Formats: sequence, C-alpha cells, structure tokens
Amino acid sequence: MELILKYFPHLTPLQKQQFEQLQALYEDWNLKINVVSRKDIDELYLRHVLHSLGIAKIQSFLPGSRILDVGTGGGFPGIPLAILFPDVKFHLVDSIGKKIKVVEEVVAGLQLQNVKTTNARVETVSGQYDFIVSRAVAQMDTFVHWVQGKIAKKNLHERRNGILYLKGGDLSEELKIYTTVTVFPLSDYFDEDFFETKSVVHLPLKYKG
Ligand SMILES: C[S@@+](CC[C@H](N)C(=O)[O-])C[C@H]1O[C@@H](n2cnc3c(N)ncnc32)[C@H](O)[C@@H]1O
Repeated sequence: MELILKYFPHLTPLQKQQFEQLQALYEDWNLKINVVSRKDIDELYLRHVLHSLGIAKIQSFLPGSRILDVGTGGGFPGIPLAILFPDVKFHLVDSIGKKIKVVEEVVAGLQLQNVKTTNARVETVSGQYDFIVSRAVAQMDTFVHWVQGKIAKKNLHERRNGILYLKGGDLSEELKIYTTVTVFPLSDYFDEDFFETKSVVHLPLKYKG
C-alpha cells in the first residue's frame, strides 16, 4: 500500500481504504476462484495495482468520461482506475464468467458506484467510449479490429480518443504499422525494476458511426 501512496500521494481517505481492501478481497476470492497467480497475489500492489495505475500517469480521465476495459480478467486495469477516478464510468468486460464473478464481488466489496461489468466477448459489446484500456489480451492488430466502432466521436480530453494499452517488451514489430502510435515507458514514472520493460501504448482511433 505504501507503494501506491509513493506515486499517488493525494488519495482521499475513501480511496486509501479501497486500495487497502484490495489485498483481502483478492486473497479471499482467489481461494474460491483462481484469477490471480499465487506469486502475483503476494505482489498484488506492484504487479497489478500500480501497473494498472500506470495508465493514470499518462492520462488523467475527466469526470463523466467513459472507459472500456477489454479482457479485464480479475479487474485489471479497470478496478484500480475506477478507484482512482470515481467520477468516470468504467465498463469491464471479459468473456469468462468466473472472472466477471470475481470482479463483481470486488466491486461490491469496495462499494464502487462507477463500474459496470459484462460477461461477453468484446466484439459483441456495443457502446461508445473515450478510451479503451487493456492489458495482456491480444496483439494490437486483433485488438483494433475488436474495438473499432466503440470510440466516441467527441474528444473530451486533449489526447485523442483511442486505445491505452499496457504492454511489455519490444513492441517495434507489433506496432510498426501504426504511424500515430505513442509509447510511454513506465520506467519514466516508476523506479521499481518491474517497470523497466513496461509501457503504456496510446493509439488514437477514429470514430466510426
Ligand atoms: C491474460 S488475461 C488478462 C487479464 C487482465 N487484463 C490482467 O491483465 O490481469 C486475458 C483475458 O482476456 C479475456 N479475453 C480474451 N479475449 C477476449 C474477448 N474477445 N473479449 C473479452 N474478453 C476476452 C480472457 O477471458 C482473459 O480473462
């Protein structure tokens, strides 16, 4: 938890409490339905919570904006972001029902009012969003294919609407076809070794009505 406060020192008492609750909620739910590996449970705040919040270092979401988390799994990056941005509407989608069940239990445990969940493949989900966030779900070309048509027409933020994807490793091959992509290394924001090879990738996407 100190790790979160080190990089996000201005949390409200409610946010601090919600971030603190995550450890017990995930430990408890992970015993019933395994969604996070044992190693990752021991390093939940580094590998899941702080990593998810890396997106917030790149983009602060404005109140009223709408964010889709594709393939949220146990709720990453969507849940930590929903705690940090209580006035932003988050839609967390996963095709595996037991993962969404854990997400729903964590959302209920935290009493988060700004999170909607759906158990479905994202290709079947309709709606329009300012940004689409994700981690460890698909290669960029497949992902773009899935989410085209889900981008809102109006840009509320200075940064153009589109994808904010948490990626690791060498991305040059995967991203070479995208001329408008920007890669933000998380090592510019976080000191821990874990972030040495991690980035947030922003890919603006056009509205397709
Ligand atoms: C490796 S897990 C990553 C989970 C989470 N984003 C994280 O980083 O901890 C990939 C998740 O994507 C989901 N997924 C894969 N393809 C999907 C699709 N087309 N629509 C919705 N969810 C999908 C899987 O069910 C799985 O839970």
